Amino acid sequence: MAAPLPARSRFVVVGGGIAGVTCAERLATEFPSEDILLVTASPVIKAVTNFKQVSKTLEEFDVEEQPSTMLEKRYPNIKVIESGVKQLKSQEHKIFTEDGKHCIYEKLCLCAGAKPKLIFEENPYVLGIRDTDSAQAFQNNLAKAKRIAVVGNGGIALELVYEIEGCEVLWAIKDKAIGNTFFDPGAAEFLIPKLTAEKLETAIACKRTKYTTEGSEKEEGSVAAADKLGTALGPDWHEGLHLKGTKEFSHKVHIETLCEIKKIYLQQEFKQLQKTSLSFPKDNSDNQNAHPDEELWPVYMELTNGKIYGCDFIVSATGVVPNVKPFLDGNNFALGEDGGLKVDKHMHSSVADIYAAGDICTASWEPSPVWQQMRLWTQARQMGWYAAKCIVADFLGESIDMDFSFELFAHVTKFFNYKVVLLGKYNAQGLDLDHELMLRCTKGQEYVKVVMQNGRMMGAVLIGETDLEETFENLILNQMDLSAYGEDLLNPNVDIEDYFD
Ligand SMILES: Cc1cc2nc3c(=O)[nH]c(=O)nc-3n(C[C@H](O)[C@H](O)[C@H](O)COP(=O)(O)OP(=O)(O)OC[C@H]3O[C@@H](n4cnc5c(N)ncnc54)[C@H](O)[C@@H]3O)c2cc1C
Ligand SMILES: NC(=O)C1=CN([C@@H]2O[C@H](COP(=O)(O)OP(=O)(O)OC[C@H]3O[C@@H](n4cnc5c(N)ncnc54)[C@H](O)[C@@H]3O)[C@@H](O)[C@H]2O)C=CC1
Repeated sequence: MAAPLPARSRFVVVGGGIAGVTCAERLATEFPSEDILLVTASPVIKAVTNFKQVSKTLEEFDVEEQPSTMLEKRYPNIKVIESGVKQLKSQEHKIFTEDGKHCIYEKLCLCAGAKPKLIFEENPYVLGIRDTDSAQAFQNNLAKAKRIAVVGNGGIALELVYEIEGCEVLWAIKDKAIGNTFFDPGAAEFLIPKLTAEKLETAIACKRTKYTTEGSEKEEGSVAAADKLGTALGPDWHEGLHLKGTKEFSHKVHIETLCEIKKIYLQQEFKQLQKTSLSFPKDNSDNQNAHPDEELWPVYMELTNGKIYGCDFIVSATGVVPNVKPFLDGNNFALGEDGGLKVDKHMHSSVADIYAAGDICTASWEPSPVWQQMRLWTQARQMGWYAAKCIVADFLGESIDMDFSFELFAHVTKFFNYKVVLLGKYNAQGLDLDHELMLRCTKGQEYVKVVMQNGRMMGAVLIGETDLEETFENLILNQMDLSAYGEDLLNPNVDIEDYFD
């Protein structure tokens, strides 16, 4: 039987994703004689395992989806309540759960994550991917599909278009080049051949979570999953899934650039319109290949470039919105432009005794010149950890310095089966126009880009096994004047590590 909500708990954390669990674990370690209450809407929690600090700021870890009892076993002073918080009365220091019960807190950390920001949210043929249930719904629908559309140009879209097999994929992006949240057009150009190549190579062994979604049932009648509040998926989420459509080919991706979806029609509506939809183009460069489509589809998308395509369903991979709604009513939270709870350099929100960490928050301190917030797994862990540290310091009346992990933006991931490392202002974000780019590229092997300003390295994109991440991390962190090295900085015949390590 589920444990009842205690009437009061000194430390309460809301959310069982990486941010919330890391925060609760840290609090439990710091205050072994206190009960730490973790209230989460999801039946499983996300635990970080095998954490490894690869360099000063780059980190690697596995993520396991576990029943909450495992967390309680590891930390006997953590009590997990499986329930959504539906209201917060900050003046009374009370949270209310779905069953109307409440708990009084002294310090509260909100880590309720984010939700997919779907286009045409109400349309039953538009789905998003966030958690295990939505990934399952996607897999089930894909198994019956001949053609789907993917909208959006960030992390999820990049992963999907590469992984999906046996199904035509129409990829509609607002930008000129693929992967705008991570790459510049040069890097996109380097990656494109991988989209058309057969997937012969075996995946790089990557020690991260594999998500399996066996056993869950999909609802009839719509392609979208039920609106539940699961934890966000993360690295390699697709590896436990079978992302295959009904056809026998490997990749078939057509990219429509510089456009958005203007309108979506269901089959009946489309028939009445008497407009023409296009067949799947044979290649990306030749628009003359686009013939009228003879086939009837469940749903049609009309793009802002005037083209109409039919498909089985549409994936909206168009970013996330912080999940703040249950906490706003009657509470005077300052919100960031992206809708997150603004937090200061101590992860404290604008409301007394309330902290926030992970996807739900908007970092509103003056950041280091080479750090920016992105809603990522690593930042959720770092913020959860640091928020707990700040809560402890606040409780004990101690002062605290900003955590080192916020000195430099560092993200390691994998796209199109290449290792990808992003450092600092990797896309020259927010830099004045006087910055310069240096490039080194070997087709099919590696792509190295550094962003320089006044002779200093400000950021880097490293695709492939470049082995440069630690050296470049140091160069960005110590802001050494590199003017004297000129282009030699990227000369593969110069052993750069010897100079700088
Ligand atoms: C498909 C996909 C792939 C991704 N891949 C990567 C990747 O490769 N690398 C990377 O760094 N990041 C990746 N991310 C992003 C990463 O997963 C998130 O940034 C990170 O998991 C956010 O963690 P969080 O703890 O802030 O939020 P979440 O994981 O969303 O957790 C929020 C928690 O709050 C609970 N909750 C919500 N509302 C309430 C409520 N009212 N009351 C109680 N509990 C509530 C939820 O049940 C959940 O447990 C990916 C995301 C997706 C969707
Ligand atoms: N390997 C990794 O690091 C991965 C990270 N993630 C993270 O998970 C979260 C969710 O991923 P995504 O949904 O891909 O978000 P994202 O923020 O990475 O990308 C959103 C994309 O949608 C586009 N977009 C926004 N509104 C649009 C509209 N109306 N029409 C067309 N395009 C629109 C944006 O230009 C952007 O390309 C993000 O925080 C992302 O960073 C996801 C997958 C992999």
